Amino acid sequence: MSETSVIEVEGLTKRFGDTVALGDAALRVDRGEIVVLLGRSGSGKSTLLRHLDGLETPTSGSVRVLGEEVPSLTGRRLRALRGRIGFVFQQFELVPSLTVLENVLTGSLAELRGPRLGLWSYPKRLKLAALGHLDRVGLLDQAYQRADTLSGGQQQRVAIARALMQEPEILLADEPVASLDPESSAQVMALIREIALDAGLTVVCSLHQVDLALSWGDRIVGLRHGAVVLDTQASGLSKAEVMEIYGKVVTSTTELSAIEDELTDAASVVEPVR
Ligand SMILES: Nc1ncnc2c1ncn2[C@@H]1O[C@H](COP(=O)(O)OP(=O)(O)OP(=O)(O)O)[C@@H](O)[C@H]1O
Repeated sequence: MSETSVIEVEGLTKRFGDTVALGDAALRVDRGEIVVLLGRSGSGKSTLLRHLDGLETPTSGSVRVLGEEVPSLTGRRLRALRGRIGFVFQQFELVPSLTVLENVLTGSLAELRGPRLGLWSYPKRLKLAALGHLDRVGLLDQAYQRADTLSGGQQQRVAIARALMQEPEILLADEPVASLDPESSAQVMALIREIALDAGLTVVCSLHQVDLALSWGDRIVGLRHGAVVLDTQASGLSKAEVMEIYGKVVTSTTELSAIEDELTDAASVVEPVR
């Protein structure tokens, strides 16, 4: 592993039965980079992200993260690596009946022993850290509300605060705004970028929205049928060039709009929430 890279994926193939989710995929990410994975539904984005956190085992190939060969890790060593990687999901994955603060505190469970029942069972140091992260994501006033009373955008910000409890070096985000309306999406993405830049976090984030990807990411990695078909800096990249990821050569603006509508429809598996 080179001195600057924190993620090195080489020749990664993953088959689920007859389905080739990833075929000889490669990715190298340097510390502090903000990378977007783009690609049609089923192109392998989630599968690639899940390999980085040891949630999938490769059929073949190498996955090195923070100097560790991920597929070879088990037990304590895998948990230790996961403690250095935050993961944010499309559906937030909060416990709806717990308060916002308790949800954030669950991000620290890796460093505590045994189950936790109620706020009193967490050390004061962690409660203060959790309140600090809630302040960072603009939700300090909601700390003692039940998580399910918040809007979708607020719930995703709670999930970000929960990930920050680990003080991660890498943040993985799997379509973090796919369930949100455009305004909340923009706010959540801006927040992730701000936090990443402040903390020097490395971010790998899958997205469906091409415009958002181009304005938000430093680098765009395009996947098609499980292979990396584009890997370039976002600045200067045109939307039409990005559309080639989707197997579309765009010759007019009208055609571009039609393709985008098709992709948005395909991506909207879940109804947007506020
Ligand atoms: N656990 C699994 N079992 C069987 N097939 C799977 C599994 N996980 C993923 N796949 C298949 O692997 C391929 C890649 O899926 P993946 O979820 O990585 O794509 P994606 O680009 O993240 O899609 P989306 O944008 O819809 O989330 C798809 O054909 C999918 O059906």
